Amino acid sequence: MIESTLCFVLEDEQVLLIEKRRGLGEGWYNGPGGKLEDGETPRECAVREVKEEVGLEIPLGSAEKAGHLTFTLDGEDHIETHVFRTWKYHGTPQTTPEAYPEWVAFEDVPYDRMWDDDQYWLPKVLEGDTVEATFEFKGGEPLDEADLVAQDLEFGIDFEE
Ligand SMILES: CNc1ncnc2c1ncn2[C@@H]1O[C@H](COP(=O)(O)OP(=O)(O)OP(=O)(O)O)[C@@H](O)[C@H]1O
Repeated sequence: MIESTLCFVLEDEQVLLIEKRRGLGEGWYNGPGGKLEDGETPRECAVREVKEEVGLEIPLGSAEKAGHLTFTLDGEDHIETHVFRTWKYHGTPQTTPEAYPEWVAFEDVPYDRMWDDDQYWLPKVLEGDTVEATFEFKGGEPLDEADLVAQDLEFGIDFEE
């Protein structure tokens, strides 16, 4: 299964989203994130991806685990995503070849321009809750053209770290 991360930087009821410029989910909004590299922990990956995609430095210890999502495609485990959030960063968001960054008020998050599953868990993560969830997609690769057909979510998870 592919292991990946998402990292939401929060400030004053706003979240830093990216409009993804290439790869999986191109054209959609999401948090910065991507696939784990060899030998990397999920937290290290989240911090690296924020730096690569929007140019912000996140102190490693400040990224708190807020979610664990499993995405299946046609009945097979496909991607697992570790979700982090942080209120600490250094720098100013930069456009990169991967992403256009944008600060968005919590109430203006554009769920109609995001992955279908985001509307079910991201509002709770923005509120400070934690989530463990599985989302079932059907329709073959690529995943961003498949349909979300079922979901199972549990909130208030204690991620022991
Ligand atoms: C199915 N429902 C989903 N809902 C919300 N987020 C999802 C997602 N499925 C994947 N994601 C995230 O999307 C990013 C893919 O990006 P990423 O790994 O960078 O893909 P990309 O093909 O661009 O690869 P490289 O940049 O070459 O690694 C990565 O953060 C991953 O967690």
